[in-house]
Amino acid sequence: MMSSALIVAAAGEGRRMKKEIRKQYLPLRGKPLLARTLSGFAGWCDKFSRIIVVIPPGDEDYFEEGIIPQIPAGLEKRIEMAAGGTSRQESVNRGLKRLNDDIDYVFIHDGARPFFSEELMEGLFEAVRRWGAATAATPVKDTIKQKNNKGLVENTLDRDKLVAVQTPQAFSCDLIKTAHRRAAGKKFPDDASLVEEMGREVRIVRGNFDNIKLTTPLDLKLAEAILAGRQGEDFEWRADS
Ligand SMILES: Nc1ccn([C@@H]2O[C@H](COP(=O)(O)OP(=O)(O)OP(=O)(O)O)[C@@H](O)[C@H]2O)c(=O)n1
Ligand SMILES: C[C@](O)(CO)[C@H](O)COP(=O)(O)O
Repeated sequence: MMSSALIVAAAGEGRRMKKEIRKQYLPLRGKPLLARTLSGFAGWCDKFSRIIVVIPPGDEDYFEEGIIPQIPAGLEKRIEMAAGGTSRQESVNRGLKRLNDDIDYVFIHDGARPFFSEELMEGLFEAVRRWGAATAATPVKDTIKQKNNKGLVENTLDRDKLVAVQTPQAFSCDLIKTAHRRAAGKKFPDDASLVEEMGREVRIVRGNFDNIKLTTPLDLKLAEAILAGRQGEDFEWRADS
């Protein structure tokens, strides 16, 4: 029987959101963003033997009082907190350090991405078992150009060869731990790039377009619209269910 762990990186400052409180705690239709993201895993908690949420050091009481009561019973009891670092990479690594050798696969997800789909999770489980490393990603809809430091276009990239990367990303535990160890001192934007740096293949699993990361104030409006579109679906989990 394979054993998997989930790490949710939620220790950022949310500077680009430009709000008084950290973006992972902002209310989205009455429920904090991070509670919404975690609630999305309610149907998957049997698949994970460990669930680690990495939060800013010092936010432990807030997490216990403001987030935990907002997520489904059952899932809530399984959550372990870890203190994050000064970069996403460091926060994830701190989560990984909590895992022992009994874990086969690790799923890593942004706390600021509440709308991942069930199909995406199914696809990632399948892909990580077969390939050992997998990332959610969508086709790119815009034309992407490279620029130089004079603000001039250098060239236009072939869109058929591009994808926009999301989380969750899933890895065999040994591989991602080694990748993080080797990456010490270097900066990478996501966990898959650390594995790519080792020359290892990462399988792409089709993500859902509305699996957005809430990064700027506009994303809050988009998130409201996505939630409005999902009303009536099982998505609106109630605190008493
Ligand atoms: N030191 C950090 C930085 C980021 N993250 C998490 O990584 C995810 C993706 O990062 P991003 O959207 O860049 O979040 P922030 O770093 O909080 O945003 P900003 O760069 O605007 O400050 C978020 O869920 C964030 O909480 C983390 O766990 N630890
Ligand atoms: C991990 C990620 O969400 C994949 O798209 C992204 O790379 C995080 O980047 P950010 O610089 O923290 O916004």
